[in-house]
Amino acid sequence: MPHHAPEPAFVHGQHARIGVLLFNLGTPDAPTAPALRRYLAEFLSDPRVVEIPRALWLPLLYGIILVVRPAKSAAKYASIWTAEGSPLAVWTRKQATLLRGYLGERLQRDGAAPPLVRHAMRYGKPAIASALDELKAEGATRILLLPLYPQYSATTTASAFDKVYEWASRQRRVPELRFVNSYHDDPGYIEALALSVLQHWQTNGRAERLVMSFHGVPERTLQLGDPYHCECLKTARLLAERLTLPPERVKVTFQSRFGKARWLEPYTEPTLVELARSGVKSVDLICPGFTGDCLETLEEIDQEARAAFLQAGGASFNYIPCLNDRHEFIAALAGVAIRHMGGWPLQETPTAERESSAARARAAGATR
Ligand SMILES: C=CC1=C(C)c2cc3[nH]c(cc4nc(cc5[nH]c(cc1n2)c(C)c5CCC(=O)O)C(CCC(=O)O)=C4C)c(C)c3C=C
Ligand SMILES: [Fe+2]
Ligand SMILES: [Fe+2]
Repeated sequence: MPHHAPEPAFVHGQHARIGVLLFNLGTPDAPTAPALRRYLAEFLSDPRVVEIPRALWLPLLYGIILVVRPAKSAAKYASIWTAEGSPLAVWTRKQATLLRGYLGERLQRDGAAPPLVRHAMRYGKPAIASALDELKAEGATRILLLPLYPQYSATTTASAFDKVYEWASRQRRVPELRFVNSYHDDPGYIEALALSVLQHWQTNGRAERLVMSFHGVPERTLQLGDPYHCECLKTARLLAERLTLPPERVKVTFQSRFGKARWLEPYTEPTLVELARSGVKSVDLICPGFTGDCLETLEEIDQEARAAFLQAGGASFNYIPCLNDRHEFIAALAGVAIRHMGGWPLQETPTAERESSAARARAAGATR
């Protein structure tokens, strides 16, 4: 029996490296009904996302939702699809590439090796497990899990962490793992949002209201202790303060309601309709909880919600894009990552090399 385990990582002579896994929700491979069916089946059968007893939910999911919804959703995706694929996939890839550059530069300034940066999706590809396999194979002995969700929710952040624990439970030699839960009040993130609004105002002028729309979750999750609602409100408050906007100029809303249960309120589209009916002619709308533009911003907000506001008597609807590849946002992500790496040796000599150089030193009669 070989006395060395066959796991590929921690190769002698290879430097121990820090890995960063940037993760997001995931998106279908194509704007087609079969691709949507695969994506929605994985997404909506996650017990973190739909907290209804399996015996009740799965028949509904497979009997109705996965029969009706894929074609409808595919048509919506088709309206936002790009030559490079789904916008969410395009932005996530780009964010990972940029973060690799920013972190490499920051760590190299300290004489450290650049970290290995990869991205993964909770649903679909690249899967979290395969990205972790790759990081480990490349020599990552410490891995930081960094969400593209600034606000923590069990439905998103914790669900992705579940996948990480599952992967770890199959490893003999588990890398040191650290998890970023949220950065909803990070000054760099808030500043990045503020600059995107200020820049928008500079070119387009200010609307009568700034609507901040966050993705919704069932209201029940708030009662169960999910901090998501509080974190959204804090992000909104900090952003309004940074913009010196009085409370009456700001509206915080929740979008993307799914199913019949009560979700966090107020709902985005009905609020826009109410604003228009009450005489508000212009709104700026930002989605601070989405770090990359996707179906929920480009279609649900910039198409559907826009139409609803204009239909109800609004005259001007200005959607402010997500942070996407903005410099200030990637710099903020790098800052969050580096803070969470605190205490991790940035450059480590592999054990084998350390021991043999000690042996050489002993052989040469060196006294320390
Ligand atoms: C069914 C319950 C859902 C919960 C709870 C939920 C929470 C949640 N989602 C995001 C971010 C995104 N969601 C996106 C799409 C999307 N979300 C749901 C359902 C729930 N989300 C569905 C069924 C879909 C798919 C589209 C559709 O068929 O309507 C996306 C966009 C993905 C894309 O490909 O562009 C994002 C991003 C958050 C942040 C969140 C809780 C905090
Ligand atoms: Fe969602
Ligand atoms: Fe939606």
